[in-house]
Amino acid sequence: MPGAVSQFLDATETENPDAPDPCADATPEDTMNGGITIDGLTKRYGAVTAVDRLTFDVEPGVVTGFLGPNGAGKTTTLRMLLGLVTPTAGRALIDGRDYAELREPRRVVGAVLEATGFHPGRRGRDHLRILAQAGGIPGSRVEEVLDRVALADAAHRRVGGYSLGMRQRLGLASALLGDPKVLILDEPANGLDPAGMADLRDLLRELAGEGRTILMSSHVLSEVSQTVNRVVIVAGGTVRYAGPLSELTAAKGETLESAFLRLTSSPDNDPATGTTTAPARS
Ligand SMILES: Nc1ncnc2c1ncn2[C@@H]1O[C@H](COP(=O)(O)OP(=O)(O)OP(=O)(O)O)[C@@H](O)[C@H]1O
Repeated sequence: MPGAVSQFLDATETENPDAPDPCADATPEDTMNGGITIDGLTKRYGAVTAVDRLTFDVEPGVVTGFLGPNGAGKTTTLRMLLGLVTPTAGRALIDGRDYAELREPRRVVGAVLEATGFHPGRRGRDHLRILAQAGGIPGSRVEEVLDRVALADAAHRRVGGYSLGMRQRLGLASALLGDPKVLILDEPANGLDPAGMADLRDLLRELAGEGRTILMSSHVLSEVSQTVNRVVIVAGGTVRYAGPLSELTAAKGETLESAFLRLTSSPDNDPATGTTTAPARS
């Protein structure tokens, strides 16, 4: 699913009535490590099990790709991590806490989930200014993040006239406003042209190099293989592989794409059959 901002969540998107007050005063979380822990995470919608006992960790300082076929449960997992969907069972923790327990969520987590959250008549810069103001973030951050995502030249234009790639950049800029330790990105490469992909790759590596935790879902495997250090592959709501990309591809001398197809389509690797060899926790 392509993305915009969830760091500044629209209350209508959440099914969790206990989501934190985004305007609440908070204490800086200087000591946080920013790792993500997914532990036995399960979500059922009636007869549909969207996410089935997922368990994996995401480390700070590297870019982790979150991969899976359509309907694999990626978005549902990311939404549970962000407190937008309540798990049926298990936990999705950021720095050891539920999202709702984070004292300063906007400065801890930046996220890009959906491409529909922008007011089309609003200029890109104004969109960021409003978010910064609502979040108690200094206005000077607006120009910093515009520069960082290479959107400064288009910041005076109305968002309704933006291309998908430009909206992706604006979503990323919005997520970066609070200078968060953790970035959760749903399909950030969707709609980007080759230059945009290269920019995104450089930016994500740079952000990871600053010690941030980056979890990004993507269907663009060629791009993922050039960007991420680790991968978590899910299918049918279960983890098929979680670990370093290099180990996945080296094991059988295959590309990420062929490993992905093998892990997500072969019944021999279906955890439901009990024959998976993939480590559940990275
Ligand atoms: N609100 C909901 N109500 C019922 N079923 C849902 C709901 N949200 C997700 N699902 C189902 O859960 C499963 C996982 O969906 P999810 O959107 O998490 O997958 P995904 O991996 O993000 O897929 P895609 O790559 O297509 O975006 C799908 O079968 C989907 O239909």
